[in-house]
Amino acid sequence: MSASHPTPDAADMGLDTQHQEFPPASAMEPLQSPQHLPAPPDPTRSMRDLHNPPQQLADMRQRLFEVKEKIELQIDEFERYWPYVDNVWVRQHKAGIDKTGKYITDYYACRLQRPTYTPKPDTPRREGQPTRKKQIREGGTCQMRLKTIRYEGGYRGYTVMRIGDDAQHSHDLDHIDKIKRTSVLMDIARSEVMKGYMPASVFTVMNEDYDKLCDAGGKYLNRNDVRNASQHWRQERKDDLRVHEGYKYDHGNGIVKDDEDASMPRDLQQAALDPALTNTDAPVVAPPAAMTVPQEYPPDALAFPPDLREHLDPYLPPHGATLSPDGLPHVTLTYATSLDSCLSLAPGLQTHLSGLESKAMTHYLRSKHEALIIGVGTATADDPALNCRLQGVGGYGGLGWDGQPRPVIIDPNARWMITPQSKIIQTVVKGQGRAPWVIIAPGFAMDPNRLEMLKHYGGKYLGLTQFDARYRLRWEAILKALAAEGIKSVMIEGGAMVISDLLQPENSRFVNSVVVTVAPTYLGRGGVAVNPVARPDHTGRPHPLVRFEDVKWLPLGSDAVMAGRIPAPTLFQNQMPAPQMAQSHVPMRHGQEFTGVASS
Ligand SMILES: NC(=O)C1=CN([C@@H]2O[C@H](COP(=O)(O)OP(=O)(O)OC[C@H]3O[C@@H](n4cnc5c(N)ncnc54)[C@H](O)[C@@H]3O)[C@@H](O)[C@H]2O)C=CC1
Ligand SMILES: Nc1nc(O)c(N)c(N[C@@H]2O[C@H](COP(=O)(O)O)[C@@H](O)[C@H]2O)n1
Repeated sequence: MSASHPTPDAADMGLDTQHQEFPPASAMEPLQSPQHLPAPPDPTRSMRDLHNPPQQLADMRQRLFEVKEKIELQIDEFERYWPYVDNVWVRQHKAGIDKTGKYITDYYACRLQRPTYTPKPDTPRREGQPTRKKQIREGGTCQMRLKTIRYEGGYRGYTVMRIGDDAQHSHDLDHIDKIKRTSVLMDIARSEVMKGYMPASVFTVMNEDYDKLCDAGGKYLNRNDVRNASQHWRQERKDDLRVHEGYKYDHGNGIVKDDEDASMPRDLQQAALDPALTNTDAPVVAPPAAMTVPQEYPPDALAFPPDLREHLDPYLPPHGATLSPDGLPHVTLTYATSLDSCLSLAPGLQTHLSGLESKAMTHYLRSKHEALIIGVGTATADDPALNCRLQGVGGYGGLGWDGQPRPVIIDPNARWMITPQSKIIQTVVKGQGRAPWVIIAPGFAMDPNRLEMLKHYGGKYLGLTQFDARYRLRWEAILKALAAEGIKSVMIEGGAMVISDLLQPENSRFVNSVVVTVAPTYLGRGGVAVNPVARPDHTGRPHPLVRFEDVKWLPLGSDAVMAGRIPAPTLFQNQMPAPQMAQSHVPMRHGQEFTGVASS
């Protein structure tokens, strides 16, 4: 914090009590740029889009249909999946770009929101001409709407969210698949016919792997769809169309696989093996399973085997965790320690204690929590990335930011000198982690440039004004502030002051479980130690501060990992006076009233 900057209060800093992650629709300028008009047919589509579909296609279609929760995707991921659900969603006229030019919002409604289409009485037909079979299109039955927000700032991404907390479709996805085909399917059909194949042959090859066709929304695809997709092109071309290689016309059965010519043509084998040839115009049938390319991960990705996960899962927040009845998130306290209870060799010095196996375990834990808390001492000493590097999470083989926790730094005086070069920001830029939230105590001078910089990368400051008797921010207030931001599970990693504070009886009730990695090393005196203040029992005799229960030990490489829970405080522990500690170095106003959380 530069002393030359004035000390703005929450309002000056643009902090508001009701945090808004995106600009409201009213702050948006209407936008009708070419990229917001309906996408033209894509001639690059081919059978490959069916046979080598985007990962977890069926799941993603369902997620983008229901939009139960906010979905965050990288821009290329959004553009890859959206054409597989554009049979559901119809773009509305409203689209907007905010004043910063970084947020572009589009609104969509379910196809069945449009009013029912009633055909006009048929125009008179010539004699002998068959009557046209116009269908009544059902409509006006579903009120489901969503918006997509494209962010082009310090990172690039899409957020898809439904409009209305409880909104849901009045029908299922299958119903829409029955009445409307996706643009991907129509584009594949069209471009295959344009390569000179008969619509019937295209239909047969598209049905070759029916499960994949269904995953892509093509359960109800029929020959007429293929004809309709290519009708315009066929009207202008009178060339003879042919069947696909390896297929033949079988009288009475249409186009069928030619068993005598069942082997895959050599050019196709080559194309299937060579990823560089993906999306060439070569006609392609499904590659044999053995040819599928194994999933690639970034070089720093970590693997943690399923049989080891099982031992830890009982201590971790369940999938879809909810807040406790007191409105608190699940809290897991976790750190790596030496045998003499040290987290690092000296203040301000990062020390690698965990071996590769227990490091992978820590990243598994990170993947299971929505937020990851550290104190500013750790942020300053370590310049950490604070992302999850487990194979399969977003940025590491998975989609969007799935499994990436939100880093949260407790920094009451706003002294963390975060810059665009900080590892945490570099990670955000690479799409491999989320931008940090920094918890501060309003009243401290805030560098407006740092505030703007953090916002640009998708982070923010949260202002808290609830202190304990030692002028520290109250853990209950910190956790409730995060809960108010939608966080339901929190992993607390350190450093020593934070861990020691949470092991004190007045705070340990907020901790649901503890996972400690013990490394086979002594760091010696001078190390930064976890050493919560001991409390005598009610008779004044020394007493262990905490003994974990429901304990499990897991050897991992040369480390041992202990998982356990903190027992509920006993009656006498509740009565024990909190130790009189030296006043915090933070000159905060004592007894300040809680005014809630402010964020920017
Ligand atoms: N081995 C491991 O697993 C880990 C090791 N570390 C190491 O720990 C060391 C840092 O530990 P410490 O110096 O103890 O720093 P710390 O990371 O615990 O941060 C302490 C600071 O955070 C702020 N803070 C935390 N809780 C607060 C509250 N409730 N209210 C107000 N302010 C609060 C205060 O400014 C305080 O001075 C580093 O060397 C780091 O490498 C850190 C995390 C894990
Ligand atoms: N589990 C564990 N083992 C160690 O040996 C450690 N030093 C730490 N430190 C924590 O991990 C953070 C670094 O995270 P990135 O690897 O940069 O993502 C560090 O800040 C501590 O919180 N943890």
